[in-house]
Amino acid sequence: MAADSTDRGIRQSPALSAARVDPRVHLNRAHAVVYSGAVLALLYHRAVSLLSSTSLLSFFLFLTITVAELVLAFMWALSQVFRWRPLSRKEFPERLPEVVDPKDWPGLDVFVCTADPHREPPMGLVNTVLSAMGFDYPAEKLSVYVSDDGGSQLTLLALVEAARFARHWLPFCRERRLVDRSPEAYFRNTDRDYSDGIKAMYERMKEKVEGVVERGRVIDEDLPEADREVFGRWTSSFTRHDHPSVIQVLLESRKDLDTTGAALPNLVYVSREKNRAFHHNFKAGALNALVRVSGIMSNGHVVLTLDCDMFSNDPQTAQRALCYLLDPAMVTKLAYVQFPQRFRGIDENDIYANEHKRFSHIHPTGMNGFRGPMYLGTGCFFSRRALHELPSPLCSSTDDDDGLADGGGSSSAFSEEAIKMAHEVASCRFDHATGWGSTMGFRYGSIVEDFNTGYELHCEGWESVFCHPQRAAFLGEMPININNVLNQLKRWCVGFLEVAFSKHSPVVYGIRKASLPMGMCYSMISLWGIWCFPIMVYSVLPQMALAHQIPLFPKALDPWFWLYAYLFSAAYGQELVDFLMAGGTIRRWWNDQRMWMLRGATSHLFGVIEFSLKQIGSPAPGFNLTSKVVDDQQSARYKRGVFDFGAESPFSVSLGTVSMVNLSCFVVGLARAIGQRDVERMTSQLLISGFVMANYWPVYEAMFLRRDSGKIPGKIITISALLAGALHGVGFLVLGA
Ligand SMILES: O=c1ccn([C@@H]2O[C@H](COP(=O)(O)OP(=O)(O)O[C@H]3O[C@H](CO)[C@@H](O)[C@H](O)[C@H]3O)[C@@H](O)[C@H]2O)c(=O)[nH]1
Ligand SMILES: [Mn+2]
Repeated sequence: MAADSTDRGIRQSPALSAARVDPRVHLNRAHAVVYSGAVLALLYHRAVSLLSSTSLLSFFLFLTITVAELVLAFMWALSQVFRWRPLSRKEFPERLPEVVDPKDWPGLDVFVCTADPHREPPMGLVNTVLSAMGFDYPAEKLSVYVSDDGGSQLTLLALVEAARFARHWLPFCRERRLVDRSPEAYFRNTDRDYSDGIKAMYERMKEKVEGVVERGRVIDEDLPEADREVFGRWTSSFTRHDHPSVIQVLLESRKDLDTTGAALPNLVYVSREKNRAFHHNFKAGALNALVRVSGIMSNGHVVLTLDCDMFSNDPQTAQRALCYLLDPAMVTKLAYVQFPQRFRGIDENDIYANEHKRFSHIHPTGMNGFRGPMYLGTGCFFSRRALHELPSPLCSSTDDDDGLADGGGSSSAFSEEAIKMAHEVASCRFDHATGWGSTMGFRYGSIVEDFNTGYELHCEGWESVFCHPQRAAFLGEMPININNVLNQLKRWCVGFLEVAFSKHSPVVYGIRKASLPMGMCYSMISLWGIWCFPIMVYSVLPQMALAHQIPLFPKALDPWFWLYAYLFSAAYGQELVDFLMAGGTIRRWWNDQRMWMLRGATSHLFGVIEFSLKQIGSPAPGFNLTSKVVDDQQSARYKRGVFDFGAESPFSVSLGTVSMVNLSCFVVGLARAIGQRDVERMTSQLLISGFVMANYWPVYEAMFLRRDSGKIPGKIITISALLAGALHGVGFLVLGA
């Protein structure tokens, strides 16, 4: 393969990307300075009140609220990193073929993870796989590997069908130059009538796969003779937690041709070995098995990770990523190019803040081309090198292992020996007690393997780029009922805290190893859970004090009152500007703020509790899969912008309790203040309580005004009322005196 190595690699021609400084940078910095001054003034004011407090009770009340404000100030300071040096880049994928000959492009191995055919419908996986096979990329350099952590023959059957359909689908896309290469998306978006041809073929496949999934097992009649053998490996002792590795090559580029005689990409099914004696490390374990298996087979120098529901929405995406991965100025240190997680069918108001919660992890405005984004678990192109070694200058392009250009798949790639070896490296023993998960591959030790892996790579000196094109590169499914949304967030909170309190804590190790700004970003996210403290304090304490007419804030129109007013409105205002600049709407911004407050009382609070319990040895749920099954009633509600509480969940109890405390305190507090003819003294707390209630409006609606099945169940309302009553009892004992 070393043959023509002299003319491979990069010619010094047009730049593949260009940098740009955000014109708002000076404004941001000026704002940060003024705001810091205000924060310091606030802390001074709090310190004075603390020192001059007249009773133990008021001392403790002021102390609690001051600590809450310290946490807010700390998180605010960390978040300034993003705004201090807002550099962005733009890439030019159209120039790529001019700069690097497509025959010199690196091999691209796409990893698609799935784990349960009942929570992750196989047809979703099929669409993701077909969309990735449909990349505008030389077929012999493209391989798709599916990791099936559910070890399910239903998933394999779906892929057997997908492989057959791909022979028709890929030429169909190519000839018509389609942009939608997920068949589901294409047929949804087109008005053309293909009812007798390709569409009928797709519908037949879909019907068959869904039928088999419903039946729950594969029978011989489902399969042509040639495909039956591999299904024989599902013996009676085969369970999802205990089974040997199963690897099946479904398409091999060198042999399999589409209906027009052109080569197809490789398609490989992998279900790594499972054995109860070994921890399988969830998705990180699955990805590492794929790194090893693909390393033996096609060994593409670029690896794309995808979740089963994240289909490609633009066939040019790989080229876009190559604009960075092949840039001579970046290549030595660039570990990955991350695309944002965007969602199919997201409502324009995004009531659950599904989209923004991911953006804000990486950048408030989701700026294109900014350096140093976190790894988000999906839609991310890695340089394979980063998964094996430390960053180092590459040898010159005369070296065949230069990490850039690779044919992807030599003639022995799919030989019998190779496949035998692949089975071995997919075993638990191969993974156990080795460098995998600690110095190599995707990192173990946290259920947010993505965050943890990106972080460790950054600590090793690797860099990353965020790529956020106008047209979404990938689209996925998102949870559309509040319980699933909050469960997912809770999992993240727990995982982040696992990193925060690991021996590589960002607060110490990260700031030392990566850079100060990078360490600050990772600290902020890893401590995400502690938001629950200030949010809970602000959602309950001023209100309880209000009911008993104890002022905790300066009275209305006092000069200090204006300081609070400024801090509050500037914080919300800056978020609003970020939203509008990123193309959002006021409505979306409000929904995002609202979710932030609701999360404080739910996912963050429960995440912190769960993490703490785990520290003292109580069993924790681990990686709870987010369901991708679409419920029609739920999506109808979602489209109308109505919250779906439905399930009897502890999250709703928490929300119910806080909402009742606010309502009752507001009513009692207002009545008393009017009675005492001194509303001014309590104005701040009335405003806070009113603001919290405005945020909780969907909760009140779901408790008292709705009749549909998405309302909060009566049982939850009763429990909440009892808890709110108990809180008032405590409040009466402590504050009533
Ligand atoms: O033991 C497991 C558990 C999960 N998965 C796969 O991991 C992916 C993500 O799972 P999902 O339930 O969809 O999680 P989300 O909450 O949507 O995931 C976000 O957060 C995760 C970390 O918590 C990241 O891994 C994901 O990429 C990111 O989209 C799916 O493809 C699963 O099939 C496995 O392969 N093995
Ligand atoms: Mn997901």
